[in-house]
Amino acid sequence: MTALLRFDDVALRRGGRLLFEGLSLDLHPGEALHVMGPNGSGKSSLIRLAAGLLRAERGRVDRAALALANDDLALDRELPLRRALGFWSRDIEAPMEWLGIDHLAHVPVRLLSSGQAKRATIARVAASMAPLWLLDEPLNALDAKGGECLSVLVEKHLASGGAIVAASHQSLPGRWSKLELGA
Ligand SMILES: Nc1ncnc2c1ncn2[C@@H]1O[C@H](COP(=O)(O)OP(=O)(O)OP(=O)(O)O)[C@@H](O)[C@H]1O
Repeated sequence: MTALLRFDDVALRRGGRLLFEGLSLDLHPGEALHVMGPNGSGKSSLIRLAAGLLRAERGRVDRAALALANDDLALDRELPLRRALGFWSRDIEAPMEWLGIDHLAHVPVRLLSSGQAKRATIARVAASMAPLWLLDEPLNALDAKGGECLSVLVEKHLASGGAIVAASHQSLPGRWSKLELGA
């Protein structure tokens, strides 16, 4: 089976610091990986590397088509939510419902609360149809209901043959294999 994400003997240096080296992993359809570790250990950097936004110092990274959810909202702040999400996909009605933000369709993105914006980011990822999801601190700013919505989407994505890497210092609902980065 082809991996949706593969790290082969990867080393990453940032700000002059070697964050990790010799890291190899394969993530196949249906698999979810939780990247853990203390502040500054390199969780977000690993996500950015997986997304192709950072270059490995050594080794090789191969990835399938992906959708990234991190601090960059990647939505036009001046547009109403439905139109902003519509930039990414024509199929945004169901993802907005799944995340409980359909009632915000006409609200300009810049007026969303941080939890609503987080839900919008996850809706963007869910609408992308990308097989590989990269989620940086997906639970940040989400309330309990938002966390439940996310966990339903995660299960759905894995069941349909997708794969997920999530960086989080919080425990994530569901079955995840774990990768612990050092301090
Ligand atoms: N743009 C940058 N330039 C140089 N170094 C950076 C940059 N961004 C992050 N770093 C460094 O890389 C290291 C890892 O940062 P990263 O944000 O990946 O950690 P993290 O595990 O996600 O932390 P946190 O739990 O605090 O979010 C830190 O030492 C940080 O100072």
